Amino acid sequence: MKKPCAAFDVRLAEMRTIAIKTSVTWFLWVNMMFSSFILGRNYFSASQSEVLFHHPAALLETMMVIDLTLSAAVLFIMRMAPLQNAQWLGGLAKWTVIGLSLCWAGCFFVLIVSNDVRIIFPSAALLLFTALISLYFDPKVLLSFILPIWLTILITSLFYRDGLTVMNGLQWIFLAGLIESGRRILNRWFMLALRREQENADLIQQLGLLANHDPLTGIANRRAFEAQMDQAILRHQQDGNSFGLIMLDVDHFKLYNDYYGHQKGDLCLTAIARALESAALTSSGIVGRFGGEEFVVLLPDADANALETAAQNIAAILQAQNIPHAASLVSDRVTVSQGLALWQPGVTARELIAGADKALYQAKQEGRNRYK
Ligand SMILES: Nc1nc2c(ncn2[C@@H]2O[C@H](COP(=O)(O)OP(=O)(O)OP(=O)(O)O)[C@@H](O)[C@H]2O)c(=O)[nH]1
Repeated sequence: MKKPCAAFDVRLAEMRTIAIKTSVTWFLWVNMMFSSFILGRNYFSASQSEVLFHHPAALLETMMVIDLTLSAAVLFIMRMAPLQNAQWLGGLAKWTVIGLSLCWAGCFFVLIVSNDVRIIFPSAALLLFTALISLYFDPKVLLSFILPIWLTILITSLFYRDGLTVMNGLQWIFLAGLIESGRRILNRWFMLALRREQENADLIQQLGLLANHDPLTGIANRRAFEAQMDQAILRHQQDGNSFGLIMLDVDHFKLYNDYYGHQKGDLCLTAIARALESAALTSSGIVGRFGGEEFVVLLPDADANALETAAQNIAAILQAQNIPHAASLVSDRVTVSQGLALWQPGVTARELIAGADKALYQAKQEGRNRYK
């Protein structure tokens, strides 16, 4: 299946870690129940001597006690961990699965060499299916649990009993096939859910870009710029610093469009946006398109001097860009008129914009290609 984007692999690894931390809790409880059952069966068996030889019995009990203790200890650690989303918890869960698998492999080894074979298939099958339910989303971890048990049972049966019968062999191959086909089906649903989640996240990101950016120039649109300005006001109200706003209008842009065509007009607006971005860069300014051929620049922590310097900088960068404007009435190059306004505590966003707009109008009235 095709993956939607490169970030998908990162998300997949993340989700597997989250999933293993969640489902391993149930798996540990199941392990505790199973090992208690085997331990209990070993103790209370009516005819122990028939069932188990002495040494293997001790080995079996040791394995089950380790299984029980490990499960309980990891459950406790996972419950008590201060950061439930810590990366090491995922690692702990994976290593615990391997540890439990080795305990169970040891347990089945003992049961086979003791010739206590009746419970092997039902208990192993149940155990492997509980592993499938808990770990289907991570093939490596699932395999690290299944493989040691499955191989131990097969190989030990081959050497310690009368040999593996064809029926036994088929039984174990059938079980492996069932688990693998089940894993594939469950994993398909897991991947599908993850893909849908990734697509939704991409869609939300795209919507965010569309909602906040001007599609022509890529800079903030009016909505996003106003939101940034509100945030700047809140921030500066706390620190008491002033900040600046520059409102710019391209001089005789209608004539530019008429002379060069609308497409060239679009390129010109994009070039102006780039010029404003590079001018704002030094002062961590925010650039936005306010409408048509009107732009705005917000300069955090700027005083009157910094504001004037920024306006001069913008004019200088535009001059260096040297975009011809043969139809302009003020220059043979593209120029802008700029209105400057300084925010001080108590000034609202509306008042600040009105101030910059008024100054821009004045700059135009006085002949354009200047700042006021
Ligand atoms: N190419 C292009 N033109 C645009 C876009 N948005 C607005 N315009 C044009 O910008 C022009 C603005 O014209 P006016 O408001 O008369 O302003 P002006 O010609 O620059 O005159 P002054 O501002 O007084 O110097 C109009 O011709 C609009 O069509 C755009 O996205 N692309």
